[in-house]
Amino acid sequence: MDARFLGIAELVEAPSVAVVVDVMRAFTVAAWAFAQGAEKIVLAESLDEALALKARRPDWVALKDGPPAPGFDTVNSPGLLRSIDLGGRTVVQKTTAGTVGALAVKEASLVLCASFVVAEATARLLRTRKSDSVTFVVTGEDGQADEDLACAQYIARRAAGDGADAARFLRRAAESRAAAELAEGVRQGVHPDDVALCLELDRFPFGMVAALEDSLMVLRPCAVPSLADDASI
Ligand SMILES: O=C(O)[C@H](CS(=O)(=O)O)OP(=O)(O)O
Ligand SMILES: [Mg+2]
Repeated sequence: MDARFLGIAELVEAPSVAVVVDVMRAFTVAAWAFAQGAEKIVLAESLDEALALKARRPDWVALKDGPPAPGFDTVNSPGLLRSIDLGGRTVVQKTTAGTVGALAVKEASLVLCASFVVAEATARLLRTRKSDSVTFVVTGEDGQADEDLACAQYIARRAAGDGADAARFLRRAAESRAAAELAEGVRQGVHPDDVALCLELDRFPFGMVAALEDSLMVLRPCAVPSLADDASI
């Protein structure tokens, strides 16, 4: 498998297969939203679009990164989200990096959104699809965020069927600038457990696929194929 690792600004053409990685915290939060029962997540282009969608559908749950804000129901924190019942709800998510990365590859034929909590499920979806070429979008810090790059490299290794020492990749994420900023309170809308929750390898058994639905980019959980269907195992 040919794996490319690009920042959002480096995406010059729509890849065929894209894995958009945001460990801290958008796609850890998204996985927790599905674990809490959310039906789907609409990835909003802007804060204004998120608020407009919420105004049209007051039953939707609007979520943004940073501090709480009027009109939004919650923030981009797995530690806070895990105590909210989202059964059957639609979440609208707008963040600085993760949602922007997914929207940047909306023309790709397959878009997976990923973090460590869904790493193996994501790798297994790539293996089953037998993708020759995969573009990993490293969403944080102009493609330099080491928590995202480490996760992308780990998934790439697993997708290629190679063994990988997960501890080494998780350590890089734990030592990243994002982890330090979350721990030190530099970032806002944070629960004390957020960093630990973002470093839980394979916490969930599903992958997450984003696709255009009526001009909105919609993220849904995706069951992974059974072991019997995965020839590399
Ligand atoms: O919520 C996050 O951790 C970041 C935004 S910030 O760096 O905290 O302002 O957003 P994400 O898109 O999840 O990286
Ligand atoms: Mg991030």
